[in-house]
Amino acid sequence: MDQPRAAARLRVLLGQLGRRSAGAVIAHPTSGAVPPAGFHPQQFQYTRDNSVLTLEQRQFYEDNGFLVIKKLVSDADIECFRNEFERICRKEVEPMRLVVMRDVTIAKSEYVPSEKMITKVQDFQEDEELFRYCTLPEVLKYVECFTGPNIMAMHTMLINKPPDSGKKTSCHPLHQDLHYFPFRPSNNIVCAWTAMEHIDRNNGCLAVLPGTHKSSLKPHHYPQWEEEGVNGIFHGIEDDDENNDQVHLVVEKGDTVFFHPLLIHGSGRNKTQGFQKVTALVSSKQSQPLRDMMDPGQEATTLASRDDILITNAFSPKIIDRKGK
Ligand SMILES: CCCCCCCC(=O)SCCNC(=O)CCNC(=O)[C@H](O)C(C)(C)COP(=O)(O)OP(=O)(O)OC[C@H]1O[C@@H](n2cnc3c(N)ncnc32)[C@H](O)[C@@H]1OP(=O)(O)O
Ligand SMILES: O=C(O)CCC(=O)C(=O)O
Repeated sequence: MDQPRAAARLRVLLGQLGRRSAGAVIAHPTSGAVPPAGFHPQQFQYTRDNSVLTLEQRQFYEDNGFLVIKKLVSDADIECFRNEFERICRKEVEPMRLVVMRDVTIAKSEYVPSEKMITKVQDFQEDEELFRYCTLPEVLKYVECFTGPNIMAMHTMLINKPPDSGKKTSCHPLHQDLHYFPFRPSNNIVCAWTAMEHIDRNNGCLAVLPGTHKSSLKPHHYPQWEEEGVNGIFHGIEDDDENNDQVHLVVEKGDTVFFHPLLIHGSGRNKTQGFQKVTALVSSKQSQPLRDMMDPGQEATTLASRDDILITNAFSPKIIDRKGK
């Protein structure tokens, strides 16, 4: 159909639909010469077509499996999340479904209500304040670059990495997050990891192996320092040779790392006396019913069936409603 005829037809249709200003409609070709703003003509596998990422950013994620966006989350929001975490530690609030993890070195000691007793809280979907992180438009805008629209929060965590006990217990061995996830497809999943303070090798920054998101899911097991003490289900990949290519991500407060669930990554020991904090969201494109997202071989798998210790958390996905945010 030529353009004037198409425009006329569209005017009629809009008129029939009761729209007032159909007269201003101009027909644009739907294929051919004029690409939309932000359209990148290459074949991309790990990122979606939208106008948020630059071509360089897209290419970087495609090649490396991660992308750092500087200063994405405001200091004010981070302060709110920090305060809420401290309230949880003091047991002033006890959100439903929250999984509280203590470092293995203090797991059996008496609980004293302070941030020193809690290494991580997981599945904070029912905590209104912490879950606000998962609804921040500035975060979701980037999440959608990897998942596409209609997002679900599959897993959430606030990490409070304690000073190392001297036994590497604060380390998180190199692993692929997909090892823990009973849902697929992997290219619809992304983790957003936001530094709540300056993080470098001194307090145990993220270490990544660029490009490993293109590999398959590897066997995981407890790392060799297990005898000295490792946290329950902190599994690592078996192939230690790959450690040589580690890149350490030094980040500032608010910087956010987006990474693919097959990217091999981990974090080092915290050699400071402070408790290093991070908040993170694993999200996936929505698919209903949820079982459609399950890998056939993994259908019944949750973290609980993966280990000898009793892990109480299962995945309780929550749809992220972007309206009005
Ligand atoms: C957003 C990014 C997503 C990325 C996901 C993939 C990366 C990961 O998160 S990997 C790690 C994932 N796993 C976890 O985080 C869970 C680890 N820990 C926990 O969930 C809890 O601490 C859990 C379930 C073990 C204990 O909870 P709970 O049952 O309430 O505690 P509690 O009753 O005090 O302890 C039960 C037993 O576990 C032991 N235990 C507690 N904490 C630990 C620990 N950190 N390590 C080993 N054992 C532990 C206790 O000593 C106790 O043992 P026993 O029965 O012999 O006395
Ligand atoms: O921030 C960290 O300590 C590492 C977190 C991590 O690797 C994970 O949760 O998958």
